[in-house]
Amino acid sequence: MKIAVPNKGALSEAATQMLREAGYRQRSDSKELVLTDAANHVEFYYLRPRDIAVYVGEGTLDVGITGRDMLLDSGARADEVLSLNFGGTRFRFAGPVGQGLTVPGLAGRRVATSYPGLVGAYLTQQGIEARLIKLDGAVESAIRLGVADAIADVVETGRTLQQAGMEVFGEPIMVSEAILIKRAELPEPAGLDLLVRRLSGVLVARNYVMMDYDCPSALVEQASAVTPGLEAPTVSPLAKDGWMAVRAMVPRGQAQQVMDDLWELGARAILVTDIAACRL
Ligand SMILES: Nc1ncnc2c1ncn2[C@@H]1O[C@H](COP(=O)(O)OP(=O)(O)OP(=O)(O)O)[C@@H](O)[C@H]1O
Ligand SMILES: O=P(O)(O)OC[C@H]1O[C@H](OP(=O)(O)OP(=O)(O)O)[C@H](O)[C@@H]1O
Ligand SMILES: [Mg+2]
Repeated sequence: MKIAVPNKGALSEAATQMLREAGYRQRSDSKELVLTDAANHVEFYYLRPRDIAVYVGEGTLDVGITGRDMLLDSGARADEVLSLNFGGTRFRFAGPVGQGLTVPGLAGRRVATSYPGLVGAYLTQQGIEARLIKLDGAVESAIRLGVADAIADVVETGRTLQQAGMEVFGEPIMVSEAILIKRAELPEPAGLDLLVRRLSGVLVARNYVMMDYDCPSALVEQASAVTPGLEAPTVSPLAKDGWMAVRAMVPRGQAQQVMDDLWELGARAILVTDIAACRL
């Protein structure tokens, strides 16, 4: 299987890191453009995220990691297989602070963007005719430099907009994150199942912790409601009369609250451990 990975930019490091955690070899030199992982029967191609949808859409590469916004912008014949829970952004309109621009107000005006496919489709869908000015980057400067009246761009923290004296307006055009894509319409590439299982395993290991605790037998039912796990908690007898040992996966972000709730209920010896890897 041939897998496309962003070679630089916002998604590159996190994508490489995720593949490493999923047990794949990754390049050690950022100048390497192709890397073969013979043990896993895959080849990695390091490409610009914008181009990845094109390669996958044309069927020259089997799957790839890119941004959802870039997939949509490219119009490539590729489908989203799995969202990867990093590279989260919003795609927004923005204009100079205090001008009170609105989306309907863009009719007949100039909108600068590096994503003309995405923005054009959105404006058409909204029934608004505006002139798109295609720029490669640093779009935030377009208004000050007089080539546009508004911009549409990726916003993560909003710091770039703030620095440029701009504010967002209108609803988000889209919510994006890094995704795994495959070619549309063609048969599924061999090995995709395995890749998806491995990446899903990384997502679960990142997002969940394992929680163990001791619980009076009479309270196991109530405690199980606090820690239902994915299917059901594992409950086994403790070598102490009237007590059980309970084990369940818990969303990482809820772990502290769940521990407090269990303690209140009467559970003791509550332990949290990381999950290094898993197949569910
Ligand atoms: N802070 C961020 N800034 C820009 N894009 C981000 C950010 N975080 C995640 N992304 C996502 O990364 C993708 C854009 O990647 P990248 O910035 O590498 O592309 P590019 O702008 O074409 O390349 P470059 O900036 O190197 O010219 C989009 O899918 C975008 O949503
Ligand atoms: O909301 P923020 O956290 O400030 O991030 C968003 C900014 O980052 C991206 O630019 P990038 O660094 O990719 O440069 P580019 O404009 O040249 O693509 C994007 O185009 C915005 O300018
Ligand atoms: Mg960029």
